[in-house]
Amino acid sequence: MATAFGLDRQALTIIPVSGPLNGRVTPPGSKSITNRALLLAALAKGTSRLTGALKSLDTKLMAGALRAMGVTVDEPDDTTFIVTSTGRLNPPAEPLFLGNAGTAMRFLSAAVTLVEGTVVVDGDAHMRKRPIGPLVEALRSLGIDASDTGGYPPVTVHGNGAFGTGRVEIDGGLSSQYVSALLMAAAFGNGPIEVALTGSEIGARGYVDLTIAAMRAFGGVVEQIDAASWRVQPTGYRATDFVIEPDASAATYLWAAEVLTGGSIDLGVPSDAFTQPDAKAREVIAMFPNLPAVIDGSQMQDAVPTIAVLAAFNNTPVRFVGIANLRVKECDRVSAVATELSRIRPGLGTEEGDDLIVASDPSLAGQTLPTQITTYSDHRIAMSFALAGLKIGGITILDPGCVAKTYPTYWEAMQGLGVKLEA
Ligand SMILES: O=C(O)C1=C[C@@H](OP(=O)(O)O)[C@@H](O)[C@H](O)C1
Ligand SMILES: C=C(OP(=O)(O)O)C(=O)O
Repeated sequence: MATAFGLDRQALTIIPVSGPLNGRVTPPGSKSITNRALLLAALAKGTSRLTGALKSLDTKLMAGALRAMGVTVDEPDDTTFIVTSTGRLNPPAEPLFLGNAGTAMRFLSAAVTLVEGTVVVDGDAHMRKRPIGPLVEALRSLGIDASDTGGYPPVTVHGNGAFGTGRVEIDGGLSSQYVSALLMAAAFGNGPIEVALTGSEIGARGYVDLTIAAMRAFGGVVEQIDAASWRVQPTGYRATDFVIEPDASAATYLWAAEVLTGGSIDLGVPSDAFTQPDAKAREVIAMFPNLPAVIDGSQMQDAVPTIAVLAAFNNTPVRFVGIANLRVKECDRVSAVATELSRIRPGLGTEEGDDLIVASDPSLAGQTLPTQITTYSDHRIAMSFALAGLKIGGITILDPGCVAKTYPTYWEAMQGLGVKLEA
């Protein structure tokens, strides 16, 4: 993994910019797509070349877990993984450690049921507070011997190489990743498997669409039966070469930096080329400084911290709704964003139930308000609050290295646009 400016520092102060930010920055590859492609390639017999991939903590953890199960993952350069597999996963010698990588934790909890033997899937202290009970319950309903720890990791699976058959129900209200995890593993059923949603809704449906697109690229056969269920045929996967698009969630910081400073940043990719849910944030961000009074964040969840920090400089206040599951991301993001905004200026961010209300104040721009931003080991809190520092003097980001989860070169990208950072 590339080590980037600031990763080993305890704090970085952002020096406000005096003019528009202009330049070219291509965001790194999509975390969501990279971790899907790594897993699907590992489940396919043969060699798959994944280009445009993200190399970050989350993808390193996924690749490491696959290597621990006997898959060869080569890294010829900074954006390529070459995955060679027998198509089977072997029992790892030790528990799989997945840090706070939600995609890796959830996708692998389902995929390791294909291992003949016992696998423990675990994460760090943050991950051990992120629920996984609904996924484990769904696995058990397929006859798989799986257990969690009071609804949280670690997860222990005693697999026999099969994934069952028939219908599996899943409540994806807390995380769409449970649905994606089941869909990807379902290609190894003893027969077709129907994955059906219970509960009212899943978070961002676009992530399930990403999963289905990736499965199809690796030869999976999946059809949508109706709005709440899919049927997966027991085809397994075929090794393939696969191109990964840039990360739309990473792009949101660049889009926001652009409108906040009146600049023009060339991402090297047209915004309509993104297939990830957070690309929807582009249209919303473009409305700045007249963001809507109510923004439904349910279909662009990882972009909410970005838009919320932008909203502080909006002409009118903004209420974010549909964001209850932001409370079970890397940290409780509803609370973290409200707390850190109000650290900049009391009352700037408040919680109302699961909604987040940002009291706008365009006059914040140009002020000096020395504030140390706590980042809760959450890359998105660090990256979004850095945006406030482009306009307000004295914004210091604590633990700036947490960006390594998905965007290790974030601080360098900012510097490349002319932003000055002080250690
Ligand atoms: O499937 C994915 O790649 C993701 C789904 C979302 O999480 P949830 O499904 O837990 O809401 C998103 O927040 C996460 O960053 C990536
Ligand atoms: C929620 C996130 O990640 P994950 O769930 O994959 O840990 C994120 O990247 O904002």
